Amino acid sequence: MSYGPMHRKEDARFIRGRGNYTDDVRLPGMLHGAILRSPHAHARIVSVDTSAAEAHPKVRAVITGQTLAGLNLAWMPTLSQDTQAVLATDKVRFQGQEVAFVVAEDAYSARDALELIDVEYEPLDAVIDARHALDPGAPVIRDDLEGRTDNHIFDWEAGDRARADAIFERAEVTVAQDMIYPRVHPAPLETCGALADFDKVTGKLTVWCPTQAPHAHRTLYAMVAGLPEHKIRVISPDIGGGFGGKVGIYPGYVCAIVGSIVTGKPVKWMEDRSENLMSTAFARDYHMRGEVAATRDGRIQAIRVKVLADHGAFNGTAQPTKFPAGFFHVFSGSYDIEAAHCEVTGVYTNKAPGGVAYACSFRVTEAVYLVERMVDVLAAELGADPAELRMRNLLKPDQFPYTSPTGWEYDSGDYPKALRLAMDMAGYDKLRAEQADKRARGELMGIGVSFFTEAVGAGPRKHMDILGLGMADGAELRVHPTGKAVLRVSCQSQGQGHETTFAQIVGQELGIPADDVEVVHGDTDQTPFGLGTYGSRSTPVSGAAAALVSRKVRDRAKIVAAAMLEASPDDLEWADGKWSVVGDPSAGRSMAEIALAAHSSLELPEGVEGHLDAVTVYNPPNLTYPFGAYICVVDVDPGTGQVKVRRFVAVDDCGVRINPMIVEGQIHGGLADGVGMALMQVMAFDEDGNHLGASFMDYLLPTAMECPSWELGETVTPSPTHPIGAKGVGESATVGSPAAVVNAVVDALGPYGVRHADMPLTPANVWRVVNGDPFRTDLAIP
Ligand code: PCD
Ligand SMILES: [Cu+]
Repeated sequence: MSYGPMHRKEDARFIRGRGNYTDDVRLPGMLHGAILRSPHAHARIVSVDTSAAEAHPKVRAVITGQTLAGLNLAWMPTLSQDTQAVLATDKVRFQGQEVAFVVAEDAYSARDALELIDVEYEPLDAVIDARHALDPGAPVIRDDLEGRTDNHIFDWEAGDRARADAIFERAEVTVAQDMIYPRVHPAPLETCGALADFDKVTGKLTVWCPTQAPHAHRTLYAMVAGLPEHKIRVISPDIGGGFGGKVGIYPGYVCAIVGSIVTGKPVKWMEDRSENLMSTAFARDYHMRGEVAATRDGRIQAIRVKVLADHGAFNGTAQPTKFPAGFFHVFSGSYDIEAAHCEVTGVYTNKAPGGVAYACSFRVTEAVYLVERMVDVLAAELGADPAELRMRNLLKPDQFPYTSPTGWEYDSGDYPKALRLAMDMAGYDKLRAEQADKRARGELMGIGVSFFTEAVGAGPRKHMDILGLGMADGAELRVHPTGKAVLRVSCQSQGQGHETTFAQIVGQELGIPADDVEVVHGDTDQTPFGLGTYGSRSTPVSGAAAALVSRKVRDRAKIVAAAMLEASPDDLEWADGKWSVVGDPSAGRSMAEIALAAHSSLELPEGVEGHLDAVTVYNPPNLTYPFGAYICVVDVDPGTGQVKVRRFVAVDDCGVRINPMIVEGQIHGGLADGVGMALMQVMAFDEDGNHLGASFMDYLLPTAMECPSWELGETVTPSPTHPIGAKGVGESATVGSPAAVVNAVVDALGPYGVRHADMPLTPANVWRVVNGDPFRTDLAIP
């Protein structure tokens, strides 16, 4: 009843410029903060002289690492159980690192005063290329950690090495390929920032910031700063895009809080674009080597992977605690493979920390890219068609639930159906014929296929947590006497449209219009605890909580309806949005009627409270496993190296779609992101660690110009564990599309003997290949 393509409720304010973002919040007497950042990638701090800045007539406070050290706040814990400097005390470890914080009467004076701070640095050699981080004699970045003599962070493995090795030893065919998933940045339109207001009288701290996880932030502030949790309120107002970059706590947030405590005034800090690109969380930066073993007739038997993970100067990757490489486990892809093994080694380098799940649900993007490139490398080796090779190896519907070689249980799917549909929509055979014609004329056309399975909706408490916090989500539902409802949830959308889809879930369950349901989120004082929005977990976890809390309300309504109908609850059935006596639907009672009766003088049975409100906490039994089949068609100009994405067919299966229009919007956005990563986005550094992508002139984002008109298809395999059968979808397209684009470009370059090319496939890079120069794989260092 309430599912379907409904316009987004939130758009009424967004398209009229009435959104309320962190920077829109203004408090009386508010002061402004600015951060002094390191010009060096690696340097010892000899001295910091703040006297001239303090003398600036509009400056109210200057905070340094030393000030914070006195409060025991110079270092903070990261999401990966490492520590990160809030303001540097001993050394700076990446260009753009936070060194000092100025609080002034206005934002301009704060910026001006930064120039008055005199920092003496003693530059040190920097480690920029992760492949040299473990060289003997490499500068030790984290000498703050006791006993550290190298830049090694962790080794992690998954799968069965012995089984995989045994298959490789006797395999008819093996292929191997090195590849880089370059460092990229979520680059949301709204940058990060915070407004902190510490009330000395009540002892209450209120922090406005665009966080994807308001409750987790509050708990962490309480744990780290020792403030009582009930005296902290985190408000996450409208967010202008998050994409994983707004999950963690940034030094600037802590500085704003300290600034407010020190000055006794509200302090706002908003970063600019360059600060956002240089210092907030990056994503990917995986150097991977994949190997596949197969039979001569194209049966994939085993896959092995080695990864060198560049984590930057502090290990701040965001993912469930037990998984240093996130959910990289899914690197065996969507195929029926006998054995799989991977090893991941994490290292420190002199780059910004992060490692966020930028539209990727915890390293799933890297895993999917790897396996989908490897299948194409194998196809090239065997002379097989990449779509047919995939079809041959995809898991079959009767294999679900399927336990992968790394021990994950894929919940459901009909993979061949999705790939068949994509091939039909694309006109696959015709495209191949067209390509052959064009090749004969010397024109470069490429067709790229990719198939992905994602693991989203973190997660079952027994398997995962973040810093000890279980990943279950609460929901509260109130029904007013007139039958209008208010749903309170812990997640917070950054543009995904929860105010609409979550209202649709409740509307569907209660038989009331979605417009009669208000969704409250993003304010810890107003919502139940839960871990937030990322890893496409809102629908799988909070969405499930919303459905279940609605069912609780419906069950309470049943008892009231029974009293109204003078029947036994056992004789009632729920049909057409009403409770009615079995066999007599005409006398049914709607939720609005029941709600009014619940608050009236109607005599209720013993023990029934006079309202319908309910609360719940949902602990997901498993993740959800959306999947999809993508086909990309490109034309490459051999004269300029320019890649034109001519067509893109995307068949997605995210189970039951609550709002197909929002789902399609999510897919459009993700596809654009994928084209961007494949063709233009990269965070590059020079050998001294200077950041080469600190503005949108250098860090390129895709626009409508680079995107074709997307052709979307769908199949629906409901999740067997989710109460409404929905699976997450927010990140699917970003996960699945880069491989399709790269596969298409490599396919186009087939006549040049190219088997692999690293992202981003910029005109310059493609031109080099066409002109016989070796393709450069070390793009992190131009
Ligand atoms: N089946 C289904 C599913 C889903 N849906 C819808 O859709 C959406 C989404 O969802 P999901 O999948 O659940 O997701 P979420 O959780 O909500 O979200 C998250 C995601 O989301 C995406 N998308 C987006 N959009 C926008 N606009 N913005 C942003 O920022 C963003 N981000 C991105 C990301 S990156 Mo991470 O954070 O990296 O981890 S993660 C992520 C929402 O509204 C929902 O409800 C429906 O309807 N149906
Ligand atoms: Cu939300």
